[in-house]
Amino acid sequence: MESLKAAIPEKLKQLIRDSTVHTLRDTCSSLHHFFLHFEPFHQMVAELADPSYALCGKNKETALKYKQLGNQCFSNADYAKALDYYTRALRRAPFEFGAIENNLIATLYINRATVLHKMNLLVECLRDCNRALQICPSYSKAWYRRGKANVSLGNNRDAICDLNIAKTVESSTGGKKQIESEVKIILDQSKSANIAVQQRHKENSLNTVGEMPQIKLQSVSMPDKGRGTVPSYDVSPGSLVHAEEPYATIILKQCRETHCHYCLNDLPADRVPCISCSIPLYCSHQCQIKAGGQAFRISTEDNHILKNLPRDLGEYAAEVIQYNDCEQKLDDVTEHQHECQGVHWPAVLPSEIVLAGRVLAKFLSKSSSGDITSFVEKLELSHCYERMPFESKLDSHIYAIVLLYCLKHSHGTMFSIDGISISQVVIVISQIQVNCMTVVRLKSIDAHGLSDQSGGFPFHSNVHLTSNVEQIRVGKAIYKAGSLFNHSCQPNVHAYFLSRTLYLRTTKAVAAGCQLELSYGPQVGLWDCKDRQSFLQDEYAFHCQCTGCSEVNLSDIVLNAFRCIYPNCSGAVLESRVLECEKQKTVHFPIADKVIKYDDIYEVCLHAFNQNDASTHIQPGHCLKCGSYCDLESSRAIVDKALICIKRLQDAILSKEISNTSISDALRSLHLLRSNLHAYNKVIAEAEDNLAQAFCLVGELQLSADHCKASIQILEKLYDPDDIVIAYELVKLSSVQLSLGDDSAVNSISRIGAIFSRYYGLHADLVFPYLQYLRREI
Ligand SMILES: C[S@@+](CC[C@H](N)C(=O)[O-])C[C@H]1O[C@@H](n2cnc3c(N)ncnc32)[C@H](O)[C@@H]1O
Repeated sequence: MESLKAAIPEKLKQLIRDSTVHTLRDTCSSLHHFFLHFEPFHQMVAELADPSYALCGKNKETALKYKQLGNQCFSNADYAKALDYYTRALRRAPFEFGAIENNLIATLYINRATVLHKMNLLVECLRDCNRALQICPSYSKAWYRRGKANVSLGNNRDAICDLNIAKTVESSTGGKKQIESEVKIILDQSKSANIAVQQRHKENSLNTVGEMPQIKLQSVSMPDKGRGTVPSYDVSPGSLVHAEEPYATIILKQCRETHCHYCLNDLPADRVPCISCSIPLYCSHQCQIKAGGQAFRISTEDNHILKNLPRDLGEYAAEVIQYNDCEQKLDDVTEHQHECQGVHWPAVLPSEIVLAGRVLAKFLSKSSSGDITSFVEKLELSHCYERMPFESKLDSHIYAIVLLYCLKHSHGTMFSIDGISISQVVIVISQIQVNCMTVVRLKSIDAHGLSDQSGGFPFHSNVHLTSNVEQIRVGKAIYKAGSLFNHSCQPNVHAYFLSRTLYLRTTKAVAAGCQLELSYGPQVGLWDCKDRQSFLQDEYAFHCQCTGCSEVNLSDIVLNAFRCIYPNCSGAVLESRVLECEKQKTVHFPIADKVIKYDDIYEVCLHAFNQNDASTHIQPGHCLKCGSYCDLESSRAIVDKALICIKRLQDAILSKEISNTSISDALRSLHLLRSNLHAYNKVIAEAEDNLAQAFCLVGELQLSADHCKASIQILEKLYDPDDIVIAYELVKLSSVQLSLGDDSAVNSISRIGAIFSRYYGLHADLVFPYLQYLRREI
C-alpha cells in the first residue's frame, strides 16, 4: 500500500485532495489509469487475489502434520495442546466428497471429541461426535465416543442407543464384545438409578428472548444533523424501540481466533472451521453454513446404516445424523462465500474494506445486471466524503481500486472497473466510516480472574467481583435502519447486541416527535466536551451538535477541574483547553438560564453566573465561584506525580501482587489529588476505585466498600445517577457488601436490577449472567 501511495504523482494527489463528489469520477479514473501502467500494482493484486498465491486454502499435508502433532500431545496427556492441533488440522483439511470411509475430517472430529471428553467438555464432545457422524454415519468410533459422552452426561437412554448402533456398525468381533459389555454395565446402573432426563445438545441457537419492538418510528429531517428518528407517540424508559439484523458484518482482526466469524459470540472449544478456506472459525455448523452457504452433508442414499438398524434405533440415528443444525432460514446472500477461496485479500485488507466488499457482494447478488452504477443511491446511507481528510480520501481511492480487482477475481460476477464503479466504491467506503456500528460484548464475568471453563460465572463460589466490567469490541456492522439514529453525548437510547442483532432501548422517557439518539462512543461523564468532539471529528467526521456539546452541564465543568485554593470554596478552576470549549457554550446558551434548574452547576461556578457576560469573566486558573487565582502549573506537577503512584497500584492489581507500601503510597497520592483537584474530578473517582480493588484483594473489605462508595459518589455527579456506568460500579460494591454480610447490599442490588432492566430489558440476564447470582443472594 505504502509503495503504491508513494508512487502516485504529486499532481494527481493534489486533485484527490481537492476532489468532491462531483469530481470523484475523474480522480478515480485518473488513478486507475495510472495503476494500469504501474507494474507493482498488478503484482500486488495478483498476490492478494490470485489463487496460485493463496496461502489460506486447504492443504491435506499440513492438516496431516497437525493431526500427527495432536496425536503426540494426546499421548503425552497434554490435552489443551492436542485440542489446538486438531482444530488447526480441521482448519486445513480439505473436504473430500465421496470419501465416506477414513474421511480425514470425520477422524479429526472424533480425535478432538476424545480430547474434549478427557477435558470434561461433554456437550462440546457430543457436538463433535455429531459432526463426524454427519459425514460418516457408520463410523463406529464416533457412535462409541458419543455413547461414552452421554454416559458422562447422565443421558443413559441415549448412551445405550449410541452404543448399540456402535456395536452394529463395528466390524471386529472383539470390538462388538467390548461394546456389549459396556452396554450391560449401563443397563445395570440404570436399573438402580432413575434414568436422567434426556437432553438433546443442539448446536448454538440464537440466544434471544422473544421481545419485539412495539413502537412506531418515523424518519424526520433535522437542520443540523440530517435525517433522524423520532417515535410517533410518547415512549417510557426501558422500551425496546428497534431490533435489526445487519446488512453486513465483519469480525475485527483481534477477535479472529476468539469469536465466531458469523454471530460474533465467544468461540467454544469445539469451534468449526470454514469448509473451503482456512480463515474463519465458527461457533457451530449453523453459523458456518449461514456465512459460507455450504455444508458437508452426506446424501440420504449414503445412509446404509439407517436401513440395517432396527426401526427405533434407525429413527434415533436419523435424528442424530440429520439433526437440524440450520433451523433458521438462510439468507440468500452469504457473507463469506465470495471471499472463500483461500486467497489473501479477505485476511489482509483492513476490516472496513472487507466489509465494503461484503456490502458490494450482497448488492451484486441481488441485482441481476451486475450494474453497480446505482449502488450508492440504492444503499440510501449518508456519507462524509467531502469532510474526509486528505489521507483518508487517498486511501479510499486506492482501496476502492484494489477491492474491485479482488472482487472481480473472487466474485464470479462480471462488472466493469472504471471511474464510475470506482467512485461508487469510494463513496461506500466513506458511508461505512460514518454508518458502521462497532459490535461490542460485555467481557465474560471474571471475579478475581476466575471464571468457569465455559467462560461463565462460577455461581457456586463465594467470590466477589471487583474488577471493572469491560466492553470488548468484536465486530463492525452496517444496520440500514439503525444508521438513521443520530448521535448524542447525552443519549436517550442504549444500543446493544445479542449475536449480530442490534437492539435499541430507551433509557429515558421520550416524548412523541423528539429525537431518539444513541451514543456513537463518547458520552457526557466519560470524557469532557473537547475530547468528545475530537473523537467524533476523527472517527465520524462531524462536529457534534448535541445538547451535551452545546449547553453547559456540570460534568463537563468538573470532570477535569482543579479545586479552589480556599478549602471551603466548592468552585471549579479550569485549564484553558477545557475553558475555551465551555465558553463557546455560554455564548449560545447563557449559564444563567440554567441556574434554577441545575443548582449544582451554580455550586461550582457562582462567580461566572453573577456576571452579565459570563464568557468574558471566565478565565483559566481562576475559580469559577469566587474568582481567586490558583497556580495550575504547580498543581498539575503535584497531580502528575501522584498519578504515577496510582498507576503503580493499578499494575500491582493486575499482577495481583499488592504490597502494603503500594497501598499506603496510593493513599498518600489520593490525599494529594483531593487537595489539588476539584472534588468531582474523574481522576479522584478512578483512584478511589483502584484503592477499592486493592483493599478487596488484600481482604480489607470494609475499606474496599468505603472507597467504592467514594468513587460512586463522584460518578453520580458526572453521569446520570441511573446511568449503566453506576450499575457497573454498584456491582462491585454489592459484591463486597454481600461478603461483609452488610444489609445495604439489598439496596445496591435492587438499584442494579432497576438500571439493568432499563438498559437491557428482558435481555439483562443474558448479557450479564452475574445478575442472577446477585438476585439469588438477596
Ligand atoms: C449514522 S448517520 C445518522 C443519520 C444521518 N443523519 C442521515 O441523514 O443519514 C451519521 C451522520 O449523521 C450526522 N449526525 C449524527 N449525529 C450528529 C450530531 N450529534 N451532530 C451533528 N451531526 C450528527 C452526521 O452527519 C453523521 O455523519
